[in-house]
Amino acid sequence: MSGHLSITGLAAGYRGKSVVEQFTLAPIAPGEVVALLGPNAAGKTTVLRSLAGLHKASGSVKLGKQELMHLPLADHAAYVTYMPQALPDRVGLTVLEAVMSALRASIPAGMGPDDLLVAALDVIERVGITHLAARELGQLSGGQRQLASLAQALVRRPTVLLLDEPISALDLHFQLKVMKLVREVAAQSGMIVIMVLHDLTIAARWSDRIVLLSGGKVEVEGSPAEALTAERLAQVYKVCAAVSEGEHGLQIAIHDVL
Ligand SMILES: Nc1ncnc2c1ncn2[C@@H]1O[C@H](COP(=O)(O)OP(=O)(O)OP(=O)(O)O)[C@@H](O)[C@H]1O
Repeated sequence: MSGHLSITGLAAGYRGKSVVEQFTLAPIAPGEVVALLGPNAAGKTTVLRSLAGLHKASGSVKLGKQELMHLPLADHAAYVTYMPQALPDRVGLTVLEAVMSALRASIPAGMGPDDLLVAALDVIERVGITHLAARELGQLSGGQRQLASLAQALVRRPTVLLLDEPISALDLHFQLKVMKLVREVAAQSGMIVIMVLHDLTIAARWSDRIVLLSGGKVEVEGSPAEALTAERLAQVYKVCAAVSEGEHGLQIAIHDVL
């Protein structure tokens, strides 16, 4: 299935307490990369989990003409993959086994056992962890496990990929490598990506659209230059920042807290 992702009036909370209200975005086109930003506790993870069908929410989430809300979880998971903030459990599976088991959960039609192995090895290579394929997840560092987790998400080739802080444990090299890879996969396959990030400069450089969430509500959505102004950063993050256009996108320097 393809088509735009349309999110309208999404609302969610915990034990009757509202956390996310009236979350509505302009339709997201195939291949578009959206960064969801905002302070701690703004509701970013709640939005992603709601979009993934893992948290009870109201509103409408349509992929093309297909309404995803209230689909049985298995059907929902055929379209949407969620990579959680928490790293994969320290289980005894090797990286290759973990990636293959993620793929087995949603085997595309016509794929045989050899194809599964080729697809898993291909993603592992693209993520840059071929040297870790035979290592057990439990023996990996935090950053290595985060890369394995990303490979598990990418191998499923979802229509919509939701990434919750996918680079939080990575060094500078892998932060950029992952952002480039995600953009490349989105452009090549038409996959829609929504990812929660905290690094504003990386978000500005590698996403098409910024959505800034504050107190559970969309403060602004737009291009990085439209959304990330010094005034808005002061208002939402309570920081004093200087924002300028640079050769590689927006340059954002945080000078102080307010
Ligand atoms: N399981 C839960 N039970 C009750 N309240 C919760 C639960 N999970 C999150 N919350 C509350 O919902 C609000 C939003 O949390 P959420 O995790 O969505 O924020 P976030 O923007 O992803 O934050 P962060 O950047 O710190 O990860 C917070 O006030 C949090 O305390």
